[in-house]
Amino acid sequence: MNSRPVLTLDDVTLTFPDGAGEITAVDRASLSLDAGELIAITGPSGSGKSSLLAVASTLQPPTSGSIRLGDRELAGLSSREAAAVRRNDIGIVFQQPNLIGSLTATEQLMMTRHLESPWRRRASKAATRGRALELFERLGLADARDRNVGALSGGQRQRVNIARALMNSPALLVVDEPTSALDSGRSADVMDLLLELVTEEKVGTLLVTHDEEAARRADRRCTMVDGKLTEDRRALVGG
Ligand SMILES: Nc1ncnc2c1ncn2[C@@H]1O[C@H](COP(=O)(O)OP(=O)(O)OP(=O)(O)O)[C@@H](O)[C@H]1O
Repeated sequence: MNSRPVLTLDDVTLTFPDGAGEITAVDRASLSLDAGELIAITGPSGSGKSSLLAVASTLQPPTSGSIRLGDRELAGLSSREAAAVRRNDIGIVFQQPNLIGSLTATEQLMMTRHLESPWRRRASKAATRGRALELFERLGLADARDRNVGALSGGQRQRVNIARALMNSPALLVVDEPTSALDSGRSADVMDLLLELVTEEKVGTLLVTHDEEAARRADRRCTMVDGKLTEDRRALVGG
């Protein structure tokens, strides 16, 4: 049975001005990500991986090409519309958790609800709290949930960040080098939890990583070089 793609990139290009010329950060990339599928993207520094995630998650409009989330075209959205899509349907995890240190971990997650306009709120306060507790439990953060985020370790903060990205049960999760700021032991723990959780939650995930072990565990692997995205042949043959 074929599942419908959650994300489809068609011939996506992103250029940045560079002096008199321009830099092509993403060069005609195409990709189809199924619901619940995990695609790992590797490639050298400066090859365009973060730019690809920025475009796929509506943070950066593409210069040309099409990006569909389910059936919805994202390429021409206004910044306000794009922000609404991110709030409702896309989870984002970057290398450095961008959390508010003076909030407790629970308050940080409850904020995902306050960011919604009152008439758009889909979940009750109790349901939001229940979802936060469920994710904390799953991520081994139950004891940390009432502590201020600023007092947590780097690994705990990144787990809060992952929980926040999953709060709204997004269709798409984009994850950029989630463990590169952590030491190797913590890094392996956080990556394990992330991979288990995205499988359980059946969220389509694009994961940029240098972690070979994590990339091996993905359903499919792609490589980016000079802005060009290619799928790993072994994955195609084995698939
Ligand atoms: N906002 C920007 N303005 C101008 N150039 C940019 C911008 N963002 C990225 N670039 C350029 O686009 C190219 C791709 O960068 P990008 O950060 O996407 O690569 P990357 O593969 O994620 O690198 P790394 O692994 O080091 O994070 C680089 O040449 C970079 O300098």
